[in-house]
Amino acid sequence: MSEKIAVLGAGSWGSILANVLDGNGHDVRLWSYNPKQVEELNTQHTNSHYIKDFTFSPSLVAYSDLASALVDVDAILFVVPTKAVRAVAGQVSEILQKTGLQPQLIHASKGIEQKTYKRISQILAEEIPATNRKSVTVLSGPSHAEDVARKDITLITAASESPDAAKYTQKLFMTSYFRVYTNSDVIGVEIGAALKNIIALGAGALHGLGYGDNAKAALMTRGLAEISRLATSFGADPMTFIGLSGVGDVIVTATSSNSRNWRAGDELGRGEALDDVINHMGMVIEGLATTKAAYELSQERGVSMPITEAIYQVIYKGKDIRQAISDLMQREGRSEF
Ligand SMILES: NC(=O)C1=CN([C@@H]2O[C@H](COP(=O)(O)OP(=O)(O)OC[C@H]3O[C@@H](n4cnc5c(N)ncnc54)[C@H](O)[C@@H]3O)[C@@H](O)[C@H]2O)C=CC1
Ligand SMILES: O=C(CO)COP(=O)(O)O
Repeated sequence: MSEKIAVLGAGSWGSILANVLDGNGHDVRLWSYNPKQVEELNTQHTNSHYIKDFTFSPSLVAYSDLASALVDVDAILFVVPTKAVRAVAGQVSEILQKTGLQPQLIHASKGIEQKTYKRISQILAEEIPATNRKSVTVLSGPSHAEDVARKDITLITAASESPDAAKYTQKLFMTSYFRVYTNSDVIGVEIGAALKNIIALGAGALHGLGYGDNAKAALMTRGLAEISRLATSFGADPMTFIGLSGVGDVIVTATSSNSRNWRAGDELGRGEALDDVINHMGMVIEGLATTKAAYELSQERGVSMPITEAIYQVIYKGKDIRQAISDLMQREGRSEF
């Protein structure tokens, strides 16, 4: 199987997923809105700001013109930050309406839209009419770009309401070091993917403050419990949270210094100012915006999410982190389940 695939977003994840697809023999067009990055990718075959010490195959071609990247595509993979998904999908939609193409849509972004609280697959389905696409599939799981770049073993899930679309995505990506499962719980997979970044921020903060393993295990476990509570209120399958996009992604992001969310939390825990943390990261820290969306959503739906609320208070209301932890610990005793 050799497909024509446009990968939109050439950050660390988009460029490394494009590299997996290129290695599998597909015709891959990597689009970036940054012409300097496109030039670097096409002349030096590197993407130095996002992936250090990595050289791409010359067969991977980068584009700054979106319409050229979409010529005759069979599939489009969206990997831009959440805040850019709607605008990029709108541009894609205009081009697809002119060309009459009907590609499969896949995304690998992890977040929830501000104010609308929409999941990424909902945004894509809203912006791109059903006549200009096939199904929408989400690719998600514990997968740092840095590990995939060095072909470390990675397991991930492809979730779609269409079993055929999930299988199609599985086939596109499967290779010796990158194993893809299929899944039908789009809601659970997307909410798990987005909200684990809040827990990663918290775990980094605990580390920065000097807390130990018990505290981190507690945060991950109770964090997953509240993610599951919110997601099941939308109809997600509780089993999803013992899967790759649940506990799997919580483990990888809440324990690894590869995670930008973990690193941001660690720096906040060490007392750095939020603006400084954002400025020197130079890459997307999805958990910051997701904390706000998830907190507001939990209030709107009456779902108890005390950890998310505590992190929201720290990030958006300037609450002292130690005070937030102390308040969490002093909540009234209750039953675990
Ligand atoms: N880095 C990783 O290991 C993983 C990242 N993800 C998710 O993938 C998504 C993208 O993350 P990364 O590649 O890591 O981000 P990044 O910060 O490394 O790169 C973001 C890319 O998006 C582009 N971009 C930013 N604003 C844009 C806009 N308005 N229009 C078009 N392009 C724009 C940037 O130029 C850059 O190329 C996020 O939702 C993230 O949570 C998911 C799994 C793993
Ligand atoms: O989602 C990820 C790994 O599964 C990447 O997490 P960060 O965005 O925190 O780096």
